[in-house]
Order: sequence, then structure tokens, then C-alpha cells
Amino acid sequence: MESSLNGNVKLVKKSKDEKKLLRKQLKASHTLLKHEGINTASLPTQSLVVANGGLGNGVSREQLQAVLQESGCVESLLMPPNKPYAFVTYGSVEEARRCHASLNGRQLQCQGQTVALYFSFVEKVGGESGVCTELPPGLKVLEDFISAEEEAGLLEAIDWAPQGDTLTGQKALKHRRVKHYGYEFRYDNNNVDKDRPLPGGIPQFCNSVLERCLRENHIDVTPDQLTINQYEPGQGIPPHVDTHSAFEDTILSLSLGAKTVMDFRHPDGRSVAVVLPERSLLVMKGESRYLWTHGITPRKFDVVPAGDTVSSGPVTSDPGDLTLSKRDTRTSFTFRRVRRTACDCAYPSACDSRRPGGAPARLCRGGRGDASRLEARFVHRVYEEISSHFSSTRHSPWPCVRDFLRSLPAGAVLADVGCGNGKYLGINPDLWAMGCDRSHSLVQICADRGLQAFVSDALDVPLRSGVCDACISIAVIHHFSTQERRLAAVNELVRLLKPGGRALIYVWALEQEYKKQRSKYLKEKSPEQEEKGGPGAEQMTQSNPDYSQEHAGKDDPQQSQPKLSVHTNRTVFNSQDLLVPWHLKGVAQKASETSADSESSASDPVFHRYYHVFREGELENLCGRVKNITIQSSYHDQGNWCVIVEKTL
Ligand SMILES: O=C(O)CCC(=O)C(=O)O
Ligand SMILES: [Fe+2]
Ligand SMILES: [Zn+2]
Repeated sequence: MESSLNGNVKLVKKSKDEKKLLRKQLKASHTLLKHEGINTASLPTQSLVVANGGLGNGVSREQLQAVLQESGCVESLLMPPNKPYAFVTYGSVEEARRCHASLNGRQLQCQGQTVALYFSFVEKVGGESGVCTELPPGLKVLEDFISAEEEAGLLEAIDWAPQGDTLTGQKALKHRRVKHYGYEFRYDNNNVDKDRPLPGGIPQFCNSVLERCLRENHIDVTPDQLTINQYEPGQGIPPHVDTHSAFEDTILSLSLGAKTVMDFRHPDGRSVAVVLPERSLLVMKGESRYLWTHGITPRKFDVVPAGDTVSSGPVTSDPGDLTLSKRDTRTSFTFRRVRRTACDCAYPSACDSRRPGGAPARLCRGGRGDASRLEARFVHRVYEEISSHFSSTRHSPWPCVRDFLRSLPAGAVLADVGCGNGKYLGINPDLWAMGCDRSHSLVQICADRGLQAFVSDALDVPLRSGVCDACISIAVIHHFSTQERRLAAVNELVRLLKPGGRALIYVWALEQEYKKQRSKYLKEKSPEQEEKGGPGAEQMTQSNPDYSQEHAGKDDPQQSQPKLSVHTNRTVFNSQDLLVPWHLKGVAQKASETSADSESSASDPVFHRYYHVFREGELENLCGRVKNITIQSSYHDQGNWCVIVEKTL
């Protein structure tokens, strides 16, 4: 009796402590939101914000790291300067959960004071803006690496005359001048021709700089490729990762003539603007070289920290400390070592050596990049225009999608991401089904039908992580124009799923004939259409960002960017990236019950929708790059590749 009573007393006491802890933790997370705009997540994620665990509280990185490691493998620890908090990302949600459960309230002795750490899960590290104040791991900026005399000597040694130096590949790119030594970097395939070195190699005038780099251990082999870029004010270089398969790990870049600000961006959205002073040496290694993109925004002024002396490093977002700096002509010497074997870096998601076909790593552009511009024009705008006619052609559910929806238990929460006119939302009335679509007019059609739908981009669905028992993405992901964006779309679906939840994904297949069966799409070809289909090999002026080379993007006129061809409806696909015509029939006209393209007349306005049609295996490969899922099944269904994935954690 006694012992059980004691036990109870203990239990009650513990829960009191727990309540106190919870109160304090909630208060801390409330303060973070109010003062720093940091949103905490209610369900476990891989990352946590550590309230009171910041440099601003006198907590050192070593001290915090030591505590955090008790719960698992720390993937990254961000400690913004002067802030009272830090962000930790663990290798898995499980480790983050362990940290949350065991380290909350942990007290640390810092500079004679005691601080208590409180942990909350977060979706994004680095605060709302995603602007970081620490350099990307592996990045160094060495100030005054060369003297003013050496700088002048190097600038003088470059011969920019058009025929001045036949030993180099020289290009007058629209947005900057470029000259290559050792090997020419080809902007059409983002690689160097390893069997065709340029005669002369790296010029002798670089010797003393390179010797210093070796002596000071910034590199351990002498570079054999040099690219000289010259930027006038207003010029820049698009964000890119130097192709892994082209160059070894360390990349050096010497800034001459003027300072600039280089922007680094992590695939998770974090970004850091780094000041590169005149005469400084940038050293990119490891994560900063392989995973983060770097680029220079074309502009005439940079935002830099105020103060008399130019110093290197991240531009913090402290508004009290920033000023404008006028750009001047900057010349950079980028030294690299050509890679002779496949890249074996620790960042497979960004590595072209790991990708089938060896396609170069793509840009991770933000919302205003080429990819989203192409999609805005050839997907979003088109669906707004054709919504009514499109909707009238979309009524019968595909049987396998219907079966998937019917297999879900009563009460299950379903999100249809890219729901169109909502034709799948009412299939199983026992579900809590909601849909979202990028098109306002399609969402309005759903609403008119009494269905739950909201406007949202498939890359950023405003739902809490882990709330869905099931998600479907039917004929949506093929509208994303880069591999990174298609991957991000799958990641976003998976984020919505709870552990054990399943997602069904359909994308249009390159293979419209499979196991000797022609798809309905091909079979429905009418003679009328054969004549009237798309304009065949017509070339649109829009280029596909997945083809445009990552190094110089759209700003380099020399590169031969393949243009997107317009597909002829009801014929086999000639390429994976194309524009598919939609013949819009008069809104006043009675909507056709047959396929969208079957009754087009010569006067119908034609719209073009962008598609990336998937090759066999490509959808599985894409899903293979997503963490914490297993592929339950994959199949070909009427000219589509389909997978069902299950979230494991
Ligand atoms: O101008 C620079 O410092 C960087 C140039 C660069 O990133 C490149 O050529 O790949
Ligand atoms: Fe680069
Ligand atoms: Zn690599």
C-alpha cells in the first residue's frame, strides 16, 4: 500500500513539474513568435529552435553542441549572432523528438549565469526570412589575400582584346566577360571537355598566388582550370552549383578591382549574402561548394554593413548596421581542378554524378526564377483561361484513383493537391476530403459544387505537417519544369502525410504505348486532329530552365538552349519537355463531353501548357530521393506513370 501511495505521490509531483515546464516552454515559443517571427510546429519535425540557447545568452557553440549531441546526431546548428536562440537540425525526426523529450528545461552555466533551454519543433530553421547570419559550412573569405601591387599586376596581365589570346576560350556574355584557361568551361553542357585541354594551361602570372594557396593549405593540388569573369556594375552571374562531375572539391575565387556581394542559398531556402572585398580570396569547400548555390545578383548597388573598412563575411539583417555600396568593375579569377573520376560527395541530391544520364545539377531558384516564370506563363495562366472548358472535359474518375480513394477508411483525412475541378473530392463520402489548386477559377468551380477547396501552390500547401492520412496528386507534378521542383512537390505531399499515411501520384508518361497497348490518348486520335493538332516542330521562344545551363542561365547568348517544341496532340511524344496545345472552345458554346481536343475548329484560340512527361522509372527515382517513404506500388495506367508511397516516419 505504502509503496503504491508513494508511487502516486511521485507521479503527481512529476506531472506538476511537467506542467511547469510546459508553461515555460509555451511562454518561450510565444516570445519567439512575437519578437522574432519564428513559428513553431505542433508536430515533431527534424529541427528545433532552442530558446535561451543563443550566442546572445552567452551560450557557446561547443557548450550547446555537447548537450544536443546527447539526443542524437546533430546535422546542423545555427547560432545567429546576438540572438537569444539557436536552431538545431537532427538527422531524423526521432532524434529531434528525443531531444524535445529529454532536454527541455536543461540548465546551463554561462558566464556566471544559469540559463534554461526550452525546445520547440520548427518547420524552417533560420527564422521567417530564411536569411542566415553564419557563413555556409566550408566557406571562407580571406581578406587581403593579395597586395594592391599584385592585384594591379594580375589585372594588367589579362588581354581582353578579341583575338588577343588564341590559347583561351573567351566569351563576351551578355551579362559579363569571361575567359577560360586550361580547359574551356562549356555553358551548353555545364562541363569541361576533359580530353581537349587548351594549349598553355594556367598562365604563369598566377603562379605566386597559387603557390601561396598551396603553402597555406587552402588547396592540396594545383588547379588546372581558370575562369576569369569580369562584371560591370549591373552585371552578375545566376545562382548555380559548379557542376560536381566537372570539378574537384575546393574552388577558389579571387576578387580584383572591386568588392561585390555573393548570394549563397541552401536547398532548404536558407540564404546568406556574403561580402567579397577587393583582393580577398573566397574558398568554397564541402557543403558550400556542393550543396549551396552561389551567384551574384545583377545590380548597381549592394547592401553591405556600414563602417569605414570593408570587411568580408555575411551581411546580417540588422537594419541599424547596413548601408549601400556602389558597384565598380570587378574581375574574378576562379581556380578549379578538373575532376577525372565520378564525384563521390556527401550530397547525392545535388550531385550529377549520381543522376542517371549524368544531367548537371540544376539551379534551385526562388520564386522569380526561370522555372517559375515558365510555369506561370505556360501552366498557371493557361489553367485560369481554360478552366471552364477544361472542367467540362473532366468528369469521369480514373478507375485506379477511384479504387485508391475507396480503399481509405471512413474518417480518413485526404488532401488532393492540384484538385482541378474537384472530381475526386466527392468519390468517397466517408472521407474528410479537401483539395487545393493553383487556379482560382478551378477552385471557384469546386466551391460552386459545394466541395472544400482552397487556392495554393503545390510547393507550399498551407496545412500542418502530418495531418493527412492520404494525399493524391493526379496529373500535377508533370507541370513542374525542373527536377528540383518536381522533387519539392513530392516532398511537400509527403510532409502533409502522417506516418503510415499514403500518397498516390500520377504523372503523364513519355511511353504512350506500353506492353503493346496504346494509351487512350493515342487511340482517340481523329483524322481531323491529325491535320489540326499542334504546329508540329514549331519552336516557341520560351526555353526550358531544365535545359538552360546552370552556369550562366539565360544571360549567355552563345549557349545553344534547346527550345520547347509544341507537341502534336494524339501523337507519340518526341521529347520529355514540351508544350501541349489546348484548343479552347467558345465559352458560350455547349461544353463538350468528349475529350478536350477532339472538336477543335480552326478559329479556336490555342493555349499551350508546359509538360515534363516522365520516362519509365523516373517517378520511382524521384520518390527514391525523398526521405522517410517507401514505394508500395508503381504502375503504368493509360499513358501515366503512377506510384503509391507510404510515409514511414
Ligand atoms: O565571380 C566569381 O567570383 C564566381 C564565378 C563563378 O562562380 C563561376 O565562374 O563559376
Ligand atoms: Fe561558380
Ligand atoms: Zn557530387
